[in-house]
Amino acid sequence: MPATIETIDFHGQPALALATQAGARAVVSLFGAQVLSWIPPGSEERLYLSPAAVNDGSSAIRGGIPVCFPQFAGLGKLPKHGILRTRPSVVNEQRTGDDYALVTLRFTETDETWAIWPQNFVAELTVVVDGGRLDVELEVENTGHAPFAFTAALHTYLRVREVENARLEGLYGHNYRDSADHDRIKRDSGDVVVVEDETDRVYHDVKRPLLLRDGNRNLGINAEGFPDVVVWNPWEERCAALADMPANGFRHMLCVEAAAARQRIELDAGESWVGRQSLIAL
Ligand SMILES: O=P(O)(O)OC[C@H]1O[C@@H](O)[C@H](O)[C@@H](O)[C@@H]1O
Repeated sequence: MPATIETIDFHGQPALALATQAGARAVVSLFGAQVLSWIPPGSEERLYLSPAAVNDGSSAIRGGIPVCFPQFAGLGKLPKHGILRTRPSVVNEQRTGDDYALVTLRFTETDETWAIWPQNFVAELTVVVDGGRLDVELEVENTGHAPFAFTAALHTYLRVREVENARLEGLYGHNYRDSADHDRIKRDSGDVVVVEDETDRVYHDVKRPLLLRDGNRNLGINAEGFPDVVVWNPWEERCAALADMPANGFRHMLCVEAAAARQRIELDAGESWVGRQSLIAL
């Protein structure tokens, strides 16, 4: 059977279910253009979706890959993580081949987005499931007549068996802003990042691929166009304050986000920008 793309109901919200011949599966919600599930062929779920996530069509969904645009986190006056994660997208393209399934979801300005961020834009999220690989690409076009600037992220919640046992490699020697410690700028001097407490870091200018070791499962993480990597885990106390997370949820997730957070990306009228994150089951 060739790859398929079906429209499904996911907890009351429309979503697309992608499946390939090799056995890869993914679910992408139209709300927020948010990837909610990814299972590589013959493997297990690799994304964390909170069992307490709210799927009411207006609240941000806790887990999967939220799209942060045109503002990452609280780096400005817009709502936290911007305006897309709480808005519906439309399907722009669906394509399948023998070994891959591709969908593109699109947002453009509306009266609502204009009231918050008065810009004409097109933001498209393309998701490709191909073999043991998930590619998620964000393309932003300035369709207005004046320049605009933004920060952005693919806020990927990776599922881990036990976060304290997970090892993230590839960040050695990079500077990072430590939001869990008064935004101090630090330099990573360890071979691996181990999460044993609240962690909220923006690593700058990461050009190398990362490797997440989680027991006998490894995941390669590569980004293009996004210069920064955010590593986030709320840990026990902050997790308890999140109504849409179970008390022990922080133990089974690690956000490794492809981000453009330190410097804003500037687009003149008519210009486009593309950023991509790839997850590769190894
Ligand atoms: O709870 P939210 O709005 O989804 O944000 C989650 C986290 O997202 C991370 O990307 C930020 O670095 C954190 O500071 C933030 O707490």
